[in-house]
Amino acid sequence: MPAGPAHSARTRPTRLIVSLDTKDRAQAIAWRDAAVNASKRPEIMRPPMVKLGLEFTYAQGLEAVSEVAGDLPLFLDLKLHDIPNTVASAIGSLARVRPAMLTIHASGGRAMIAAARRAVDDAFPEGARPLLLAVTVLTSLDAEALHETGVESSVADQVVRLGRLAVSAGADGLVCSPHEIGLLRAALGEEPVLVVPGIRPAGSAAGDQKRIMTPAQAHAAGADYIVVGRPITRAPDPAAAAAAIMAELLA
Ligand SMILES: O=c1ccn([C@@H]2O[C@H](COP(=O)(O)O)[C@@H](O)[C@H]2O)c(=O)[nH]1
Repeated sequence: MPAGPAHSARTRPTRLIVSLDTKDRAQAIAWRDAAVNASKRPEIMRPPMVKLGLEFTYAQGLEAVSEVAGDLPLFLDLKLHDIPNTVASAIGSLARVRPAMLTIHASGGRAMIAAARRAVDDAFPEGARPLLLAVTVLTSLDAEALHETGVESSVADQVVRLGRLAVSAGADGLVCSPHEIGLLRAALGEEPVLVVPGIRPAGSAAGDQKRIMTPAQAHAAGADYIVVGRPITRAPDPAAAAAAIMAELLA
């Protein structure tokens, strides 16, 4: 899955995860198929992953999550954040969906992250264990919004603090903005998988995202995966938008 230790930031492969944020099953399938079709173009030939999160799962349930993911690797982005026992039990309930990745919030603390890791190890058969990813600081937060929550450090310091905590407690990887990739690599090395939302192709609207970069910039910074939703799903031609982003990752 992630790049091996020999990759520098520039040569590390970066895969696209398409975020299917909708309440509608048919719409999610249509966007999934658009991304799959884009990935079959001869210059790309690299299948995407799909991400399903709170909006789709609350609207349609876990069976629909499995149906939409089909044979594609699934990033189940439910950002669990609760007491350790509850998070661990919830992970047990997610095993039947067979995700390739799932998320918790690093700010849930060491005991919660460690409980999540034990639950992942226990609930999934050998060889089918998903990567446990910890969300550091949401990409929709800037310094001012972070400080309003009572955190006095800079966004960068808080991302690195939570990243260290999460990895030392058992997370396989982190969700961060592209701006923190270099800092996290310097602090934690090449091993943690870095999954990076806050991606906006040149000229596309930032919307509620605050810490953004283009796909090519995130790739050059060393992202293992980029997560892209609206720039694909709200594009007039989602397949063309997905193909253009995949092409940026090949450079
Ligand atoms: O810090 C985070 C963590 C998760 N996300 C999720 O990624 C996608 C991004 O969608 P866009 O439409 O490309 O903004 C979305 O599902 C978020 O829940 C994030 O953006 N930032």
